[in-house]
Amino acid sequence: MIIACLQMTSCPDVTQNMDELKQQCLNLPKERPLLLCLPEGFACFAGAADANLQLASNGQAEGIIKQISALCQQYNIWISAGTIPLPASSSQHWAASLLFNAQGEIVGRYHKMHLFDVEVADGTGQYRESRYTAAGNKVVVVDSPFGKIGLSVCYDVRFPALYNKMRLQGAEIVLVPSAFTCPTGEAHWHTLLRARAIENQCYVVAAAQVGEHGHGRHTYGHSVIISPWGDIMAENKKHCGLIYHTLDRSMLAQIRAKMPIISHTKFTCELKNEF
Ligand SMILES: O=C(O)CNC(=O)[C@H](CS)NC(=O)CCC(=O)C(=O)O
Repeated sequence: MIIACLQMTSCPDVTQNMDELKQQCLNLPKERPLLLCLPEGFACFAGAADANLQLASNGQAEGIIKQISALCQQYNIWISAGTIPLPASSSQHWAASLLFNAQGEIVGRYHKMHLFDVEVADGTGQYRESRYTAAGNKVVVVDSPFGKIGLSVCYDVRFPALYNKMRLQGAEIVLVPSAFTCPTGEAHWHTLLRARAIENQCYVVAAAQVGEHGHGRHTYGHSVIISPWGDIMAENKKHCGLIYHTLDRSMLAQIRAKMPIISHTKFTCELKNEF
């Protein structure tokens, strides 16, 4: 069982990004089952403020889904499709993270819960993700040949209760497709991801955007695959392209058996009422 992460410098042009993805699929290793993880905004990034809303409402998102589904069948792989904007209302979209099986069927759908309304000293200044994005309200854990997979996106990684909840729902692998800013990435990226892996005894797989995307948008990169012990098993610091790791499920089982934190914890976590 092998997990691959594709690091990308996506631009606003969907065709160009999808061509890059198809090109990279030619480099995949031969082992199966294989899960390919794509970053947040892989199909369209750094466009106009409402570019994702347009994608969601003009039918282009369906075209992206069809192409991902075809790649799954062509290569006999599972794909975690970072985020694709899907319609929530006429004025907002979900940042939807879809999981496809090797038959190209959608077997998991998660909507990013925590939206990045944050001031960052990176030249962009203010991020207001909630302007066009609706916040999800459902924790999603999906069964797969790789183990139980919990879905999350980028800024979610700062909210440990979500991951505790996933663990309680059986998660063994947690996906965090991302497009971190450079200053917050330098300060927090590895620490946040390693903490989620250690405290939940899960693999953490974070496919990221990297570099300069145009329109003043820069991202931190550093896609990582982290073991349930918190070790970084594979990392792609600054380049576009693939990293891999072969899952060791017996190691995961041993860590959980030797340090049974789920039976030791005094806490359960609940969603806020208004959700
Ligand atoms: O807008 C898009 O097209 C794709 N989405 C993003 O880039 C999102 C929302 S602006 N970025 C983050 O969540 C960064 C989080 C972050 O950097 C942190 O938590 O420090």
